[in-house]
Amino acid sequence: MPEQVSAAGQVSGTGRESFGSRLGAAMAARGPLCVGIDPHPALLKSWGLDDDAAGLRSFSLTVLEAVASLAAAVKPQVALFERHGSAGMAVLEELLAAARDESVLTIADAKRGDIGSTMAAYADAWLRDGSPLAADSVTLSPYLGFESLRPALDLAAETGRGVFVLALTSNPEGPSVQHVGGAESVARRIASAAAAENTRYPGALGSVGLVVGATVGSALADLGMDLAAVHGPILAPGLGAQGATPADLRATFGTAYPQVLGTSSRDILAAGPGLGGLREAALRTLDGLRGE
Ligand SMILES: O=c1ccn([C@@H]2O[C@H](COP(=O)(O)O)[C@@H](O)[C@H]2O)c(=O)[nH]1
Repeated sequence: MPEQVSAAGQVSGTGRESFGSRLGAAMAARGPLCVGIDPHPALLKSWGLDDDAAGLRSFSLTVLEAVASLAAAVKPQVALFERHGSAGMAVLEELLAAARDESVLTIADAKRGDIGSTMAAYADAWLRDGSPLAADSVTLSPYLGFESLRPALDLAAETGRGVFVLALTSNPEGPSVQHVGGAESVARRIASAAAAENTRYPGALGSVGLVVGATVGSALADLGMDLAAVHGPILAPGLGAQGATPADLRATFGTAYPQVLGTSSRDILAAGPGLGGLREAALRTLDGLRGE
């Protein structure tokens, strides 16, 4: 492990603050909400926009404008930009740059994962300084083996960025893979590997997070998983459109709840295109996550 991070969250020798430290500060200041930017064709239509790059741009920049001051992070869903080809990816680049200007953290939901040599290229794309697609963090899929993610884990540490590794996903098909293995389930092994990785971040929150769905119910208890011990942020999708509530999140995560960043997309986005409606919907979710 080349890079070390001080207890104050500074990456050694770079003067940079680690992603975990930056996210922890944003969650403390704004609350534990991430707003997903998922420009589904049906949403573009309901906003009166065309399903093309111009519609995508208007949608994405409007969501950012509405929530930049109240969300700890925004999470563009990369697939919904990719489906517009190079013009869509150019909009994603513009959105990531605009979020940087607005000082809101970004999670590129790209779910990348490949053999190590190719993984280095994905790491370069999402986590390297100066890359047109550089985000503050990226979601990763560990199903080629956690260690195959090494290039991204190391580059994130070096550049003060972060990763969220899929552990227990919010979809009903997830358990058929993630619960396999009994007491040593796949999900539990991923969580243990993330915990080991976070020992290089001795501060409160490491930069290696997990994705654990708000919908997983009793799975954490059933699989004997202690997420508080991971010392990293937990990105929890599944609020709203997939049926989970902030109360479910609190019950599901228990003592790990302070690490949880709830993320909601369609439920909030359906309140657009007006800035007021989007803000109200985001604030309603945020109030629920804060227990207000
Ligand atoms: O386990 C997972 C991992 C990622 N996602 C992503 O989060 C959003 C959820 O959108 P909603 O509209 O709030 O349902 C979407 O981009 C998914 O790809 C997830 O849902 N579950």
